[in-house]
Amino acid sequence: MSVHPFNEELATGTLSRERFQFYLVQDARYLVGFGRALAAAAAKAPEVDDVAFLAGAARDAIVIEREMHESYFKWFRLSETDLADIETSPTCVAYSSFLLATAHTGSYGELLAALLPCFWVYQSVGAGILARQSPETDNPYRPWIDTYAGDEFEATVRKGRDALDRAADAAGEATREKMLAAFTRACEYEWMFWDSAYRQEGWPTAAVR
Ligand SMILES: Cc1ncc(CO)c(N)n1
Repeated sequence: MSVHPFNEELATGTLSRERFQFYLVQDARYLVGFGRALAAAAAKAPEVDDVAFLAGAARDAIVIEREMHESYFKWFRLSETDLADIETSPTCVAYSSFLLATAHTGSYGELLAALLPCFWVYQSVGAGILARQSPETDNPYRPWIDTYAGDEFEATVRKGRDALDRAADAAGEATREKMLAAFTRACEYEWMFWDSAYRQEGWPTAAVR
């Protein structure tokens, strides 16, 4: 993940504004589905502490989305019309739909397994990038890096991993296999999400509509 050109260039601050902008718009849309899937996980959680943790994470995902929009407007000086012109990418639709489908049809364990990479991958990539920053570098993507490399986000990852381990302990072999498949698929979507932003992925059918 961290060797993808998107993240290599994010680390050095050389990532083009167009690519980052495309990523932010897609991510703001993704986070709505992510927040809904987290709220569904909260509803399914057998232990009340996990209900509180997952509902809090759902709220944070939506609040972050809003903050992201605000800073996005300020930073890139884009209007609502400019934003509306950017179509939600096939990968963004696929990843969000996968989370919502798992929320609808999957068990609690399977859903947690689909959601954990969203936290873990970002924390791991963010921390890796932060470690490579030199103090004198003026990286315009520093606010993004600091969000995911921070202690608060690390604590969220730890709680999520703990909840997943408990769900796996309580699950039978068949559920555990489904959990592994959901976890792996979400990791693939994480990679694809960066890759699609780097390519500024559109719909191949756009030209024939
Ligand atoms: C695609 C994606 N995955 C994970 C996160 C972290 O919440 C995010 N903001 N976007």
